[in-house]
Amino acid sequence: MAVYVGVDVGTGSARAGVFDAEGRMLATAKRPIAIWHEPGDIVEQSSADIWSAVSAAVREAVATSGVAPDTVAGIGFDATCSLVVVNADGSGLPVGPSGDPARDIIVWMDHRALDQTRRINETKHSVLAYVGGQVSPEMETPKLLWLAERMPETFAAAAHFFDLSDWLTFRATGSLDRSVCTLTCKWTYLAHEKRWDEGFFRQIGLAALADEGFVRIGTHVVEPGTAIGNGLTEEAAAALGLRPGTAVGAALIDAHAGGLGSIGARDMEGRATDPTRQMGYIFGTSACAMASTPEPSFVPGVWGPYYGAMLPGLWLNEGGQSAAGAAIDHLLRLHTATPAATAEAARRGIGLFALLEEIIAADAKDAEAVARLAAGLHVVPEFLGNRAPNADPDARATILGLGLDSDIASLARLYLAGLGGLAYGARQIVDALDAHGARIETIVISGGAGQSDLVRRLLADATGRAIAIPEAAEPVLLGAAMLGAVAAGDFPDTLAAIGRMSRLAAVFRPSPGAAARIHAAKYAIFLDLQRAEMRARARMGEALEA
Ligand SMILES: Nc1ncnc2c1ncn2[C@@H]1O[C@H](COP(=O)(O)OP(=O)(O)O)[C@@H](O)[C@H]1O
Ligand SMILES: O=C(CO)[C@H](O)[C@H](O)COP(=O)(O)O
Repeated sequence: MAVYVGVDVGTGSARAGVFDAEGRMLATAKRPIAIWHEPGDIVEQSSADIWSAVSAAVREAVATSGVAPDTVAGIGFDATCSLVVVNADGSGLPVGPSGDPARDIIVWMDHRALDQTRRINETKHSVLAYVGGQVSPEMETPKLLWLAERMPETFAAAAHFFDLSDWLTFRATGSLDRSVCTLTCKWTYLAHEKRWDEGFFRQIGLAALADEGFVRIGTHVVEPGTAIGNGLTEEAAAALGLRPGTAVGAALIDAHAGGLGSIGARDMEGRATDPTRQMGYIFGTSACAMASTPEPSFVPGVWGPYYGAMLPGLWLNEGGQSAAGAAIDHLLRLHTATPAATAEAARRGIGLFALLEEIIAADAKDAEAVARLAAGLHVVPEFLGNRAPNADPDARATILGLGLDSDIASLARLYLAGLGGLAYGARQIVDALDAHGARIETIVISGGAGQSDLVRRLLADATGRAIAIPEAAEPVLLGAAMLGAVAAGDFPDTLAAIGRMSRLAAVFRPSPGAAARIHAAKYAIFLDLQRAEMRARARMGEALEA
């Protein structure tokens, strides 16, 4: 029996899963990863730390699965779209003020390059049409410009700049191949023309990269799942506990692996579903909304269109919310009842979210009651800006309707209102996609927070769309494992892997009647609050400049 390993490096942890050719997960394991936050919107990680977390997770998952390590036919990697900077020998270079070479990763959520982002966008270069009209500070191009301007020694000394998932395949195989997914979505590579745009790099201040023929950011660009190098090197195989030469698939960004592991899955009757009628919603630290179209769709403020970045032959638009699970975590930290609720949850041996969901379920027996429970409390949870469709990294969160309540029941209402705010943000993205030619019928949910039934039901009711649940408990890991299966030669491409390895398990339909009416009103208020926050910022900007 052939088995495959999928590795997913999220913001908070590295996970590994072992899957068979039907997509059944035989075992999984997880390790935390270190993260440093500093003033100035600086967020950094360490490639060495991530590799040791990945190695430990793979070894444990394979051991728990009971399969012989040499029956693993292929391994695939996905990761957050963070920037890794390394020397010729593969060791890290410092990327921030700490000067610590162990901190060699600028994390996707790091917003240090806001000024560089603004200047790049002011060029209005035609390349920007393929990233939603403007680059985001979460992409790699502004981060590279920040390094060139603010840490020229690191920029000059670097032998390679990688997206984290490409770094993982480099670490595993020694190959400098880059995935078309990472370069197209985060580095302004034009996949539909198979080229970098030299003029763009010269105009924005990164002529050095063009002068050297883009060798440090990638010249050999391959489709996700392409077998790269000669498979695992001896050293990487020893670290992961696998056979040297095990096939390694070109990688995907984590959200895209979630899309691969869930979009286009067979429905409950075993029929193939249409990937262009589905939007993947990968709800973890951030939330990523992935929509595929046969023709390019230019949606202002929504990243893309990216050719072949997730599914072969299809264009991808990627909307999202920069802080999703992170916004809920932060919202809960602001409430005075959280320490008591956390202690109560620990005493009962359950998680804080489970406790809050129990309180909500006890208070609200149906969709209308759930909608009423948070009717007076409105949250626009944009603590880290609006990624889409406003492409407004400076936006900040708004809460309307707070009273003096400080008990656990009011914490549960705040949690519910925060989840509602994320769902309305998702609705705004789907509406923007549909207004520009997408035909989304179903949202397929995955990611850590996507495993909660409350989240699933609320998302259906608040967006007014059907929410489909993949059968796989870990669709992101499954997507990564599919890359290994394709690299092993067991499927001709990722679409074929989807056809055999993934299925939907259930569909939540939106509740009609009063619940829909309450959510429609709350959505309108969400949009009002978003506009009010923008106006407030503009007004204060004028006052501060006067
Ligand atoms: N039931 C839930 N409701 C809201 N947020 C949740 C829930 N379960 C998990 N989360 C949030 O999801 C995030 C973790 O999701 P995960 O997919 O593991 O993240 P990542 O891949 O970014 O490391 C955390 O921010 C966590 O607080
Ligand atoms: O930008 C992204 C995908 O394009 C992701 O949001 C980013 O990589 C973080 O992912 P996660 O929420 O899983 O930690």
